[in-house]
Amino acid sequence: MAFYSRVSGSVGMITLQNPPVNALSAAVRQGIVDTMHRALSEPEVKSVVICGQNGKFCGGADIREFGATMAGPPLVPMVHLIEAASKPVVAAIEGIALGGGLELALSCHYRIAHSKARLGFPEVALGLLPGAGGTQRLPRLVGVPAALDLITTGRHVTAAEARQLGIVDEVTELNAVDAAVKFAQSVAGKSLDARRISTYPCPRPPDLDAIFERAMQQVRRSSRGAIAPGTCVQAVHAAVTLPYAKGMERERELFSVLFNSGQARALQYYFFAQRAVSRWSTANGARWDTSKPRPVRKAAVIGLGTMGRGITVSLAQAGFTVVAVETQEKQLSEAKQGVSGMLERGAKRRGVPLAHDKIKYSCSVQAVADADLVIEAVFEDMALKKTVFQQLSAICKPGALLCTNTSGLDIDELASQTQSPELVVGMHFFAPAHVMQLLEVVYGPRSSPEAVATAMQVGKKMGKVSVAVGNCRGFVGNRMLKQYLEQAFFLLEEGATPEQVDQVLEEFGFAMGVFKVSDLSGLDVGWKVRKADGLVSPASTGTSARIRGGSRYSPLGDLLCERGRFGQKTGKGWYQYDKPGGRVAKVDPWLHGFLEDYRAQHGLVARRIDHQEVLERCLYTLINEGFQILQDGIAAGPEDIDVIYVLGYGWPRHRGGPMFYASQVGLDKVVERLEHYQQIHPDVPGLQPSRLLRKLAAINNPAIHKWREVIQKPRSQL
Ligand SMILES: CC/C=C\CC(=O)SCCNC(=O)CCNC(=O)[C@H](O)C(C)(C)COP(=O)(O)OP(=O)(O)OC[C@H]1O[C@@H](n2cnc3c(N)ncnc32)[C@H](O)[C@@H]1OP(=O)(O)O
Repeated sequence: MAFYSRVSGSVGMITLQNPPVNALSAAVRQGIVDTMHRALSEPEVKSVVICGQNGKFCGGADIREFGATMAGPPLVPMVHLIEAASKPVVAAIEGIALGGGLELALSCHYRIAHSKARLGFPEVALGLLPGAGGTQRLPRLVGVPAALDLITTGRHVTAAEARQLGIVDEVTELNAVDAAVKFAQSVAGKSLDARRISTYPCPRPPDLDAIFERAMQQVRRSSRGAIAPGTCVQAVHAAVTLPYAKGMERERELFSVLFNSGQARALQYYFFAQRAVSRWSTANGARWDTSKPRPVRKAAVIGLGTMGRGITVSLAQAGFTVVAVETQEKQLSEAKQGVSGMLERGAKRRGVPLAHDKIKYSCSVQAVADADLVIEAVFEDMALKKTVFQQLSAICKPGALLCTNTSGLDIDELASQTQSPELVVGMHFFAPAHVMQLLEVVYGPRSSPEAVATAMQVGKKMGKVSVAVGNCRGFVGNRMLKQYLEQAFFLLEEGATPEQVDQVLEEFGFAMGVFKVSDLSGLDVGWKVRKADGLVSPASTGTSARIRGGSRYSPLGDLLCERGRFGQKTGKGWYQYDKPGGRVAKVDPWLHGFLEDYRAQHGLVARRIDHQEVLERCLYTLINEGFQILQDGIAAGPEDIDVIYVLGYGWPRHRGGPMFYASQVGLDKVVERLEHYQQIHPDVPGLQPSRLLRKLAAINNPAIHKWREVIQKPRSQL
C-alpha cells in the first residue's frame, strides 16, 4: 500500500509500503492513485513528495504478480496522473529506483537522490522492457545513446552517474526525504510546463540510423537468442520516430509480445530460483534457517595453481585475511606475481582499494594453523588430497573448517582422513574462480549443518551464488555434464562433426558448444580423471575398445590426448588454432580424416544427423541425469540445478535452466524422446528415463514449483 501524511504544513507525502523493496503491487498502485488524488484535492498542499519506506524508493513492478490476472490500477495511467498533476511532485530516491520504480520517478517533476542510491531499468533481465513509459521518457531526458545503453543492458547506475546523465536533479549525502521536502517547498507554485518529460522533443542526433544499427548489432552479439534486448532497441526507436502518444502505443505492443513470451517466463523463474537457493536444505534435514554459521575471519588456501590463485583473490577482495600456501618456492613466487596482477586489475576495474595487504604467502602448510577455514586447491588427485587433509587435521586449530575445491571427488573419503569429519565440506569453485559467480557447497554424509552454513556464508561474502549439494561423483554440475559430453562423443562416432554439434548448441543459446568448451578447458583434464578411474584402456583384452563396464564408451577424447591434442593450450584439439594458446577455433580437416578412419576401424557407418537429434540427445540425457540427482536427494530442488547450469555451465538464462526447459518442453515428450533413442542405443544407460522423470510425466507434467512435493525424501545419510 501507500500511506499519506502531511509534512511542514504544505507538503503531501506519499510513502510506498511493500517490504522488502516496495514493489508496485496492486495495493501499492491503488495507494498511489488514491493518495495522489487526495494531495491534489487538499488546498493546503502545495507540492508532493513520493518516497519509499525503510530507505528503499521502489524495486519496480511486483514480479510475483506477473503470472496472475492483473488487478488494481495499471501503471501507465498511474504515471500519467502523476506527470499531469498541477502541483509539483518530487521523488525522494533512497536505496533503489528500478524498473517501474524509475518510471514512477521519471513521471515526477523532480528527482532528488541519496548518494548511495542505484537507479536502472533491469527489465531486460526479466525478458521485458520498461513498459510504463520508460522507453519513451528516458531517451527524451538523457538522449538516445545513453537510453539505449541503460535499457538494453539493464545496468544499474549510481546516483552520481544518474546526476551526470540528467536523470536526477540533485544528489544528497544527507536524508534524501528531508532534502526532497525542502526542495518541494522551494518549487511550490512554480510552472511545471518544462518539467513534464513526455512533452520534451526526443533528441535526434545526426547519425541516428548508425546508432540504432550499432545497438542492434551489439545486442545480437551479446544476447545469444534472447529477444528482449532487440525489442528494447525497437521501443527506443519509437521514441525518436513517433510522437509521445504513438510511441506509448508502440511500447505497449512490444511489451505485450515480451510479457507473453516463454523467455520472460523463464527469466522470471530464474530470478526467483537464484534467490531460492540461499534457502538451502540438505538430505538429512539441516536448513538455512536453523543452522548457524561459525565466524570466519582468517581463511587459508593450499595450492596456488589457477584455481587457488582465483580463490585467494576472491577471498581477499571479500575482506578476509588470507594465508596462501604453495610448497615450492618457484611456484610460490610465480603465484604471488599472478595474484598481485589479478588484484590490481580487479581494483582498477571495480574502483576499490587494493587488497594486497590481506594476503600472507608461505611455503609451509604450518602457516594455516590458526585459520578459521582452509580451502585445499591442489591437483585433482585423491591420494595427494588425502595427504593434505591428514596434515591439515593435525595442524589446524580445533573447530577449523576444512574445505576442498575438488570438482568431483568423494568428500567423505577426504573427511575420513581427519579427526573431525563433521567439519569437512566441498567448496567447488568454477574457473576463473575470482570471476565466476557459482559455488557448489558440497556436504558429505558427516558434514555438520554448521559447517554447511559456514561455507554458504563465506561464499555469499565472496559475492558467489552458493548452492548446497550432496556428495556424489561430479556433484551436480559435472555429474550432469558427463552425460552431455558422452552424447556429443557418440554423435561424432555416428557421423557428426564437432562444428555441427557446436553450432546446434550455440544456436540453442550456449555461449560455446561442447567441443569449443572442451578445447578451452583442456582435453587433458578429463583424460586424467578417466585414467584415474581406469577407463582409458578396456578392462581386459578381447573387450571392445568402445565398451566399459558393459556400457558404450567413446575413446575419442583419449585418442586425441594420446596425440598431444589438448585443445587451445597445444593449438590443436577438436579444432585447430593458429598457435598454442590461440583462441580462434578453426575447422580442422585432419580431425575429419581422423574421425573417418576411426569409424572405418570400428565398423561404424557415418549417417546424416539432424539438428533435432543433436539437441535432444545432448540436452535430454543431461536433463535426465538432473532428475536422477533430484531422486537421489543430491539437489534439494530443480532451482538448485538450474542455477548451477546457468551460472556455471553457460546454459542460456532465457531458457531458465535445464529443469525449467524440460518443464516447458513437456516431461512426457522428454520421456518419449529418451525412450526413442534408448531403443536405438540400448547400451547407453543415460538414455533410460529416470524413475522420477517418469513419475512426474505420468502425473500430467505438474508445474515446476510442485515437483518438490513429488520428490521422495531420501533416507538420511547420517
Ligand atoms: C508495465 C511494467 C513495468 C515495469 C516492469 C518492472 O518494473 S519489472 C521489475 C523491475 N525490477 C527489477 O527487476 C528489480 C528486481 N530486484 C532486484 O534486482 C533486487 O532484488 C534488488 C531490488 C536490487 C534488491 O537486491 P538484494 O540483493 O538486496 O535482495 P534480493 O535480490 O535478495 O531481494 C530481496 C527480496 O525481494 C524480492 N524482490 C526484489 N525485487 C522484487 C520485485 N520487483 N518484485 C517482487 N519481489 C521482489 C526478492 O525476490 C527477494 O525475496 P525472496 O523471497 O528472497 O525471493
